[in-house]
Amino acid sequence: MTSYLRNWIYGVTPVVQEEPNILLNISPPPSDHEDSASEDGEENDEPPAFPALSSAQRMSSSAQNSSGTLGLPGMLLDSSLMPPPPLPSKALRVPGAPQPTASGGATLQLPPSTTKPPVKVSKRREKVALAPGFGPLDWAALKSSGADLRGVENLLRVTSSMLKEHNKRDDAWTAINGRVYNITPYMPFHPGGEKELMRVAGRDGTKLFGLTHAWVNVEYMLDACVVGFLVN
Ligand code: HEM
Repeated sequence: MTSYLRNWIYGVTPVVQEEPNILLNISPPPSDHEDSASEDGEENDEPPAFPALSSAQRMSSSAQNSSGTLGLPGMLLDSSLMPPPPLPSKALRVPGAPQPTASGGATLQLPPSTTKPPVKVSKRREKVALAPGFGPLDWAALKSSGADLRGVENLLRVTSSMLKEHNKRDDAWTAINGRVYNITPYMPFHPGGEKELMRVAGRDGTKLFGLTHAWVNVEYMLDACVVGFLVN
């Protein structure tokens, strides 16, 4: 057809070139696969072989076939597989991580770091029930009432020995952060109770106060009770 067209267009007879002989490795499909339905009219649902029986893939695999079976893909034997990784040694186990037991399961043991019993708090911090009329609002009202809660005319320079003398329930002074307070009027208002407040009577109570409730604003709570300043 091509040479006829060339002849017709150019009017010359071309040099006849031999077409390259392409060998297609196509084997004829099996006769029973020729039609979608077999001759007796029954439907054939058998899928075609994949890869094709004559494919290069099959040829190459059959060449390296370890089992020696021609035409079938090579089977991997145990000897040709990569060996499994070694079991982790005991030294590598993380403390606290669930360890496999003899039965194969993991224990629910607590990690060693948390197996210590919690530190017992020996003393319970309890709020005392304040008598009626001695709540925080009552104390605020008393402070602003103008009543004398200091018991002194002028602010004093208080020495440690002076402070020691005021250690009775009806005459109690304490020093907190360098300020000296008359704590007697506050006794029935103290949410922690009179007994606890008496622990700092006649001495510097800065440390105990801070350890107990550093968040309490003592400068504001007892501003009407200031007696003076602690001196050495
Ligand atoms: C000297 C000045 C003090 C003032 C103005 C003061 C004031 C207060 C206040 C306002 C509270 C209530 C705190 C809250 O509800 O969060 C409180 C509670 C308490 N205070 Fe004091 N306090 C003083 C000293 C002390 C001292 C020396 C102790 C002895 C350890 C003490 C023991 C307690 C306790 C056990 C409570 C109750 C428990 C708590 O609230 O956590 N307080 N105090």
